[in-house]
Amino acid sequence: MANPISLPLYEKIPHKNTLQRAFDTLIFLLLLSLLIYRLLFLNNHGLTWLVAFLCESWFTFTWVLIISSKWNPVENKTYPDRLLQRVPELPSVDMFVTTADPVLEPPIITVNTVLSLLAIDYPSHKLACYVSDDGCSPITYYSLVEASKFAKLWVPFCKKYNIHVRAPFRYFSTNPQTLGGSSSDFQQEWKRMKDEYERLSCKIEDAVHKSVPCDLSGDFAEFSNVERKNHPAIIKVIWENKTGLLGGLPHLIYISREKQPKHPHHYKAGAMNVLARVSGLMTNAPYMLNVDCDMFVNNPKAALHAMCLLLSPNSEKEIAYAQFPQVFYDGLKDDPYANQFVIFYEYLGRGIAGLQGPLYGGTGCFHRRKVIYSLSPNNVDPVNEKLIESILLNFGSSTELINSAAKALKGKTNTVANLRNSIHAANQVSSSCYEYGTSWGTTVGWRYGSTTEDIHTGLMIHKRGWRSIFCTPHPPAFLGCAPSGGPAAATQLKRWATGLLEILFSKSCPLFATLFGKLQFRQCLAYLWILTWGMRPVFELCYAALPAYCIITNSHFLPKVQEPTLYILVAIFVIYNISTLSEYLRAGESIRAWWNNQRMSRINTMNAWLFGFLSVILKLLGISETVFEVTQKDQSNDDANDVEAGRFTFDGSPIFLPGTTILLVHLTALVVTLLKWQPPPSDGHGSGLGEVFCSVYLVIWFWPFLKGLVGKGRHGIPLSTIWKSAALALLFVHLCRRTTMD
Ligand SMILES: O=c1ccn([C@@H]2O[C@H](COP(=O)(O)OP(=O)(O)O[C@H]3O[C@H](CO)[C@@H](O)[C@H](O)[C@H]3O)[C@@H](O)[C@H]2O)c(=O)[nH]1
Ligand SMILES: [Mn+2]
Repeated sequence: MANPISLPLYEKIPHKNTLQRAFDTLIFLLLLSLLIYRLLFLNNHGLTWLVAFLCESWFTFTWVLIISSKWNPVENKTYPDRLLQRVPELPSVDMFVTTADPVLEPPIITVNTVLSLLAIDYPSHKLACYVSDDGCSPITYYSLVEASKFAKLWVPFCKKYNIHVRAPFRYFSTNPQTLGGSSSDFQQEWKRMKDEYERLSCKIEDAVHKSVPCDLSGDFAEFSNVERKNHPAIIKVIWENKTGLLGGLPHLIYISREKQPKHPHHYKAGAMNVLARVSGLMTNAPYMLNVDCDMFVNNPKAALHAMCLLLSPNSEKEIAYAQFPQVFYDGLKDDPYANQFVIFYEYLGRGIAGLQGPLYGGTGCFHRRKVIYSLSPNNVDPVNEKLIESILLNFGSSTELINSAAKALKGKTNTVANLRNSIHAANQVSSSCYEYGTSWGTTVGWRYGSTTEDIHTGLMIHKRGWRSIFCTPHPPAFLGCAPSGGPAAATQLKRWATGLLEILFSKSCPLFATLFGKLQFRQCLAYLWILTWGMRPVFELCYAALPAYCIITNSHFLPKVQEPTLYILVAIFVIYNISTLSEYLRAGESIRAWWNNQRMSRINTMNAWLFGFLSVILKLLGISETVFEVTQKDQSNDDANDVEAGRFTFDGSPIFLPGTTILLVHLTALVVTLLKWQPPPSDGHGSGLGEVFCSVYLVIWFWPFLKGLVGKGRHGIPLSTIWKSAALALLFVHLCRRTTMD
């Protein structure tokens, strides 16, 4: 080795988890014995028994997927200090930010993310920041122009005083003036920065309220007469680091790709591909970092941590991307909406990281450009010229792009003398029909066809035999905002379930990727676990209907109290709860957080995921297309100080219909037992304690809905939803009665 320093840039540390494995295996064996029992006595029982068997088979299948995914957790410990000694020259990184709607995604949020990126600890002449604005908003552009002026003060300030959090809104809201130093110089500069940031926020705020930042002339002329979904490409170099020196600010480029109603734009995936092409023309960095507009850099060494993983020996031929977990700021206490995913990343995330590598999460990810350009690991070294030529044939008509891509694929770098010289070519590759007849979105770049383009794109990368790597530094590298409130969270989950099923039911299905590609078998299981989220409501709804059905018709789907097999079910219930609870406690989460997540899993599955399932069915039937509905983002969670924070909120969306119906059905069933309105059992064996217990438990899970039935305003379920649910519940009861009369 040329360099005498031979300490590794990162270490892979397996996590021991014997107890967890024992719990998980035990649950699996119990589930298996339950299935065998069901199967043995299938003939003695009716339809309920069969339905229970089918549902439990599905749950067991899911459990196998979970165990396999969690079995080998690893942690990668990175050493950025060694990187600076080992690597003589760090590679360039193009940083991508996507925003789509200036109302749902207020420009001040995007501005903070951009500022935090511009200020990261990395040689600034190696960085370029590209902002894609699908909202085509002059306010966003204006905000970025103003932000770049502020950045000239902010970035040197952060570097000089080694500020930890470089998104100003966070820095000034959480760090008192004393942090960073007590010298009078620091105090003075701190005050100045705070004033300047307030000035910037006010300007942006004013622009938002005026809705037009200034007369749309001069620099803004291109925004006059634009419609969001119908406009030419607008690409502007806001700041160019002409000196190419270390001290300057990174380049900052604004891109609003062309949109035309008759051409599909493929939502975020389409935006990412335009970013890849335009940056290819301008800076062509071998690495690309992509973040959502709300995901600011929380650890200024993020890029260095990622480079430890990506620049290690052999990484070049093995590792496609380095993914950071999604962590959220200002999360509500005890995670009432179960959308902070702490436990998910802690166990499943680390587990999958021990297989072929983490799934691509759409944000907080460092990609290799050549992998995005569709190269496979076995073609990296030696470079296969023929293959590269064939890839480039389908890159579209821009010769400038093809030339730059050839360099990227061969691992060469190029420097453009003047970014503005490539504006013409950049406009060409951002046009709404550039991709026709090319491989963009099918074999090159971010994949089309799913509203979860991230999982889809990552899956296709794993399919080519690449691995990926999980990066979990402290403090977390990026922080974003999780949707707050019932409706926003439900819409997001619905979109995810939709997108995941779109992948499952397409030719990108992981089963094919394992059979015909290089997706590892257990990685395939991990993908199946996530892609089948949207299937779960079918089984959970049926299973949830069983106890109510049994009570109303006085039949059973559970063994009687005196039968020993009942203990299998009791054991599954008890051990599952102890085991999941212990996961939460070991990860430093509260019992309440555990309960909220248990509860929300049921609520989300039976509401949002069900709608995801339905929208995919409609798409498969050719009735409607799926859309990407952007999540509302707030800078500070006003609710965080609110006593009502975390209390479930509703709106008139039909998404709350299934949950309300299930609740009403169970309330009816409970009334039926209490008042002894059950018909006589048909085979001398009616419903028993087991069914009633399930029913009560379900009502407890749906407590937020029970409160919603009587709640007012946004805490109440709208009357129209209640009426519709009541009608559906009555229909269910009627159908139950019909089956007993036959
Ligand atoms: O037409 C669109 C729609 C969305 N976006 C951007 O996509 C990002 C994610 O959108 P958001 O509404 O925040 O969705 P989330 O569900 O919060 O995002 C998660 O899930 C998405 C896939 O469903 C991933 O793309 C994201 O990276 C991941 O954070 C945001 O930056 C948007 O501006 C676009 O650029 N163009
Ligand atoms: Mn988001």
